[in-house]
Amino acid sequence: MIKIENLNKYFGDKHVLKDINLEIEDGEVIGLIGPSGSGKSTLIRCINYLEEPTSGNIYINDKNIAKAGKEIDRIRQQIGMVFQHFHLFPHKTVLENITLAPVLTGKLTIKEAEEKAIELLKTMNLLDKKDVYPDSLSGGQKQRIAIARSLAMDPEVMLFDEVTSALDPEMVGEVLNVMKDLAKTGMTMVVVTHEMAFARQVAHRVVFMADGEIVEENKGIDLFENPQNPRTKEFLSKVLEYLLV
Ligand SMILES: Nc1ncnc2c1ncn2[C@@H]1O[C@H](COP(=O)(O)OP(=O)(O)OP(=O)(O)O)[C@@H](O)[C@H]1O
Repeated sequence: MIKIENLNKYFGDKHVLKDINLEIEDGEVIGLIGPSGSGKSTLIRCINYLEEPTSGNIYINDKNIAKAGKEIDRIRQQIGMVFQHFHLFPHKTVLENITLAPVLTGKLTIKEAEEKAIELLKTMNLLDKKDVYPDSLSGGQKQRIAIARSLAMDPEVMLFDEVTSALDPEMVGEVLNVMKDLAKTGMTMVVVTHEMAFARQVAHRVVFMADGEIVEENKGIDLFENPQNPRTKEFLSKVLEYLLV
């Protein structure tokens, strides 16, 4: 379980996250939506301590990540993260990209890591790419490899930061399908997304942020069909207008 308590984040004198409180149950899929600059990425980057909160607490399975001291690396290993721009290692093959972290951290032997990577590549339908370098892959394939690479660490939580935003439209579906399948396995997921259909259909709960605050949260279908806050209504009406153009 993830518990975020009175989280504030400043960049200089800019107050980017304002007293955020959020609890995420095991196996829950959260869709995090909101206008550009509302603080979505900063919030998920705080969850794995890529950004240090200015104040507040974040508990991962009752461990306060801010006070974890030497344990921080171990806690962070439980949290996988996938970014908009893949961040694959260009000079490593697909297989090496996936096996690197579990081997370097001593979690798996090389043999175990390769077996795991091959299993993951099979589920992603990318086994035939295991010996190629990332440059020869499409964006959708790169992003699926990036997801496989995170999963190789057996995370308890997966954070997705606009992972389809840099993809050509025809590749979005293949990545979202991998995420849908992952959600079905019971993985706890926090998904920052502009894909409203994904948030609505796959997320158990959708959280709408604006201006550094959580404005409203609800089951996807309820939030999209019956938003309560004027800011949510305005955002959704703009998104809908854009989709209908
Ligand atoms: N490292 C940083 N230094 C200074 N300001 C930052 C930094 N990272 C983010 N910000 C600012 O914090 C605010 C929130 O940014 P964030 O990326 O979290 O928003 P977002 O909702 O994820 O936006 P988008 O949908 O465009 O990615 C923005 O005003 C942004 O400019």
